[in-house]
Amino acid sequence: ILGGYEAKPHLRPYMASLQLDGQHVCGGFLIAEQWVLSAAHCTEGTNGKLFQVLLGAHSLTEPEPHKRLYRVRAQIPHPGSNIHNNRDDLLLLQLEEKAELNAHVKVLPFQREDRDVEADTVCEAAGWGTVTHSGRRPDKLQQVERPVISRDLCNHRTRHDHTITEKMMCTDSRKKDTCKGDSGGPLVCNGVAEGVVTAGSRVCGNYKKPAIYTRIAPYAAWIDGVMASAAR
Ligand SMILES: NCc1cccc(Nc2n[nH]c3ncnc(Nc4cccc(O)c4)c23)c1
Repeated sequence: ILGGYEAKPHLRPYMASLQLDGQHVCGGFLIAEQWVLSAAHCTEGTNGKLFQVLLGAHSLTEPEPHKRLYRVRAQIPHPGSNIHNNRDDLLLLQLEEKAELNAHVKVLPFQREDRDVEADTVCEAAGWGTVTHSGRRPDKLQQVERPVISRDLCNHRTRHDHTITEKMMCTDSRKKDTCKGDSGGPLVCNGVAEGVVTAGSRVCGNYKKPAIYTRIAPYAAWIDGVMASAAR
């Protein structure tokens, strides 16, 4: 997160850190007791290794009472996701067991009504992604408020030039923005997850390249289907 600030500890008890060998790779969030939603692009370069999912954390390194690392039983990328574009950039992770829910570990509801969030709505992004252009990584969860911008503005020739589909949304990226390692985290508007951070052009903090999110509502049926079919 560029231009943001340290989140109040455990006020975002749905936040997940997707880790490999103890290293934060991507964000994610708890959508059900045994399920985390993230971004398919997060699996790039992991050559098939499964993530571990850290829940209940504020600091990535310090011991905290409700912090717990969960093993993953299955990682299910959206069938339409691919490395060449940002379309369908969603990843479902089934935890080895149900997460122990408490004040620090909670499910975040996601938007099921497929309607665009109005432009200028101020939403929040949070994550343990880089906090400087030089790539400094924070130990504690960061957050930033960002206004939604219209798809027409985001699709302008000088911005993302007509690559933003109706299954994506954008926020202004002037100075304050999501960045490397924030992918997979939720865009929360009025307490509901409306989008999932996708890297897009990977540019951070440049108003010419607004932040892009995969809208969740269009994928509600896919998400429900995967969770139902894996339930046992
Ligand atoms: N703001 C959109 C957004 C959301 C999520 C991730 C991203 N960026 C990135 N995702 N993956 C990346 N691998 C390498 N570099 C990256 N961006 C980067 C790194 C240092 C300085 C800088 O200005 C930009 C990214 C960008």
